[in-house]
Amino acid sequence: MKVALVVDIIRQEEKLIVKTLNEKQINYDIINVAQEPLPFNRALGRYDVAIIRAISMYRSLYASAVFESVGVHTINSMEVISTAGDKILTYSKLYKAGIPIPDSIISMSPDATLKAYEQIGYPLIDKPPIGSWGRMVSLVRDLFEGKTIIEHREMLGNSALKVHIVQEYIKDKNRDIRCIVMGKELLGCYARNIPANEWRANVALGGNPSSLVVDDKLKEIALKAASVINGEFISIDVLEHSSKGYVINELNDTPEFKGFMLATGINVPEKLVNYIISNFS
Ligand SMILES: Nc1ncnc2c1ncn2[C@@H]1O[C@H](COP(=O)(O)OP(=O)(O)OP(=O)(O)O)[C@@H](O)[C@H]1O
Repeated sequence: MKVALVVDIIRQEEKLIVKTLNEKQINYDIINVAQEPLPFNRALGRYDVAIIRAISMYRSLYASAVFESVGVHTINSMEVISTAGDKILTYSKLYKAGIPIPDSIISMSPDATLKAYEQIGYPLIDKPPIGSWGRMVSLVRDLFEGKTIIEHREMLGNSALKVHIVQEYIKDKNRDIRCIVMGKELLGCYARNIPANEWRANVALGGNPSSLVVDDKLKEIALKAASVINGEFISIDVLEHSSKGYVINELNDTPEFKGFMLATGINVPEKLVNYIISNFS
């Protein structure tokens, strides 16, 4: 079996994947798409599996597209990346499947956004459909703050960033939950507690990881959310709502798992490599 590990930068996570591939004596190449071009060429079909780990969503999406063109199995597939990489496309599939999401209104102009603010009511969350690490996810407390956010977003070059997901602010538990699903298995979940000087729980913003007892409802919603988008290796961001219970905030097709490993003790790269060995060798 031959594996391609597709990256654009090597983080702690990718180092751990490489270490596990070495330990399990898997034949692999690291393909850095920030350095190397990717040809549409049958020779690329020498790989059985491509693990897609580029940080940039577009690099991941287009790399999986090229690998899939020659029959390589990609984790995740371009279909999964194109859905999970966009929060509106993700919400569309979740909502259709009856999976709870935060009350959300999509607006595509400044005027429509002001109407959406009024309909949701303050305080509210405004976020663009693409992006990660909490960037541009905004807590809007009143109309003046809202107008500022709208103005700033109108100045950005990318059209997707001018689209607003206006949604209810869910702050009941002061934490969010992150779960990881591999294939049909829920690997586990942990809580990210919101630090004192923040309202977001991202570990990159200081959110600190802690362990969590996974109940049946959480297990069910996490597995269902991953399967609705056909995710193979997916992290699921869950918020706790006072009346609706668990709601899915977003799905991520290139899971970061440093915080997850710290909180749960579960060896994610080992699970990933074992999954690949048992399904594709
Ligand atoms: N509707 C909401 N109510 C309360 N908190 C929210 C809401 N939406 C987002 N947040 C907070 O902001 C953080 C970042 O939001 P979100 O996950 O939507 O953005 P992201 O940029 O995709 O982040 P990530 O790096 O986690 O993928 C969440 O982890 C959560 O703590």
